[in-house]
Amino acid sequence: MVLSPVLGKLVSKRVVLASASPRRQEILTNVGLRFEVVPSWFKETLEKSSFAAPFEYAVETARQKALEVANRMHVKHMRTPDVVIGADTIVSVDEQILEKPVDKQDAYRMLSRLNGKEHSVFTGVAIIHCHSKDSKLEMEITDFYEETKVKFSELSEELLWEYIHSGEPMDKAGGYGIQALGGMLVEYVHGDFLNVVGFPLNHFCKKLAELYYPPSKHNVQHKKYDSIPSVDTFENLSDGESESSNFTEHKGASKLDSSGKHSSGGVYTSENSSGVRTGFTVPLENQNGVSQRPPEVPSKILELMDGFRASKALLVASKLKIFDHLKHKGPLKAVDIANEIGTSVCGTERLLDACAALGLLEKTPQGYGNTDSVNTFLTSDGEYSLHGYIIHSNDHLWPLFTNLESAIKEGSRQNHRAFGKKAEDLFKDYYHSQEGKQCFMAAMHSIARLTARDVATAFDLSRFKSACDLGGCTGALARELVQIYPNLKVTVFDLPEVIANISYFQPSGQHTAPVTFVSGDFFKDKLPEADLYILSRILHDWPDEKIHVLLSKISALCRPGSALLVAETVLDEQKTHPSRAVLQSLSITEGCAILLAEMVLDDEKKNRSTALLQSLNMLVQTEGKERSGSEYQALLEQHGFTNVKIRITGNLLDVILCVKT
Ligand SMILES: Cc1cn([C@@H]2O[C@H](COP(=O)(O)OP(=O)(O)OP(=O)(O)O)[C@@H](O)[C@H]2O)c(=O)[nH]c1=O
Repeated sequence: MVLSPVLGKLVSKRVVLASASPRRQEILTNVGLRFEVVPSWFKETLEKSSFAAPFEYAVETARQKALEVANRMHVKHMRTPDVVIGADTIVSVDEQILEKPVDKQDAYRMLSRLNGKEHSVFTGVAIIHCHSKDSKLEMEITDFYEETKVKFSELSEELLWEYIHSGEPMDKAGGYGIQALGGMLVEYVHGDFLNVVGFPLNHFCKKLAELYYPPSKHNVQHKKYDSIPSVDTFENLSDGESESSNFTEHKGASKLDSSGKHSSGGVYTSENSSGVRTGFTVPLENQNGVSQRPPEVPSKILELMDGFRASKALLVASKLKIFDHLKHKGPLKAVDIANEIGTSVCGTERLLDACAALGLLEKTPQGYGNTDSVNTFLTSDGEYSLHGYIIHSNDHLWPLFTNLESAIKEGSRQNHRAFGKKAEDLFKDYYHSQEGKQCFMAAMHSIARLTARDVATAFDLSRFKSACDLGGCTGALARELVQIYPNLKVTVFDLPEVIANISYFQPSGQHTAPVTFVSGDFFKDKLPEADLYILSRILHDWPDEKIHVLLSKISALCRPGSALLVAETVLDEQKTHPSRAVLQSLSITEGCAILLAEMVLDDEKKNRSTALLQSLNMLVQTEGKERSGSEYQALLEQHGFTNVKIRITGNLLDVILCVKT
């Protein structure tokens, strides 16, 4: 039997596996199928009692999983997939359906029910062929299920608990994994082993054979293929125009429009492993002819609703230094990563799979590996690493944002709720511990490294001889300035506790003009003299009253012709958009947002996301806010700064230059 031809039919198609199950991905990868993984958001909450038999539940769930992904991908204007595959595995014992256990007690209940008995494992599979016609999605759905009987030995309580504590049961139907430790519990298996693991590969290939090589006239009486037909030449695998075996002519496939409605009636058929067709009727319309289907899944809302999960997965993977390990030792299997970082295998595998689904990692049979973007931005040692900002987001911004509701009600920052202590001064809070200080400095350094070039080149600054970067932290912008303007002497002015910790952030072995660091508090202490003052991401930290104090100090020191350069996210006048194309922040972290925007979000989302979320970010932790161009202009003009020019960089920070007259 030649196996590859049926799968070869999928070679030129965009195939999507609508499943987060690593086992399904592995089974299909192992046979050389190329596909994308887009886990389904369909919640497995169908009413079990409404199904006459357990397999019907599995088939319908598989179908809904695949439909959700097909619709979502179409709605999001991603290229509509050609084929979407969904699957659902359940365990059935005494007519009861067991899915994945919710906790250890649940796993114990499940395994106790299976103990010493035979049970059935059903996997329902749905294969949806999609076509986009006049921007409407048309679908043809084929489904089937496979049953495998499994018998457990008589197992002691002790053994069951030992198995449960291994962590293996938690993400598996029935609470066991036959392919790993769970195999030790099993006395016999009757049927397809891979069906138990999560995907009935043999039946799947037969189904493809039926679809792509429908029976010819002379053997039409044999409805089913008992084996996968062989194809002699490679050319036969292509989907040429002339192909006569188009699956759409196959009567087993039911036709649906984008709402998942069967266009040719509501009778839903399914074929079991012994070829018996079973069926039930899906009510498609009520008596008035009105569709009873709920409205289409609002994918944008769902994406925003769940957006925090993606953020948190990224933050935790960074915090655990998974990307660092993969950069130096990858590709690695989940178990090796778990051993390296001292985490559970089952938890680590889930996190890695989530990261793979989010486009952060590549998953191959050799294991997980970083994408190029991750190597550049998420490993801690990269030149343009965002790692510092991500750790700051995880440890500091996340707890603050969980108190957003109180921040909105009270109109003030939430440090007391998030960290159990009253906020004094923004930076005193960050700097109260050595760890907090370094984390915050690393965060600021990350963003400054990424934005320094844009800020330094937004205007021609070559006429200035000396510059003072107030609150310039690690000197990342200052170093960029001295590189671009070799005649410019730059002084970084920041709090003593910052200056004491800058050595870690200084580049080694680079021969650039030196930057001078001076310590002091820009509200209280004398400022160094300069003909260009710089405030990069400073004004947004403070309310107007404090800004007036600072600007009047700077203004008093400026001679006519001296200038002030302000780098901030400038909002448009209606405060409905950031004034630039790249989004500042989708949820809690602007650093993560760049990556998420690149990797996960579509263009539409990028354009609609607003920097106003950054203003919420300021609300939960500071007394400041993001401002529009005219708001900055008004503040600056009150202190004698005129000729205010605003340059929208198209990157995270915009730049304002004004001159003291
Ligand atoms: C009995 C058994 C099950 N499983 C796994 O159990 C999950 C079932 O859950 P599902 O809902 O069908 O899939 P999922 O993992 O939630 O993914 P999704 O398709 O996204 O819903 C799948 O993973 C299967 O491999 C094993 O790995 N080994 C076994 O012996």
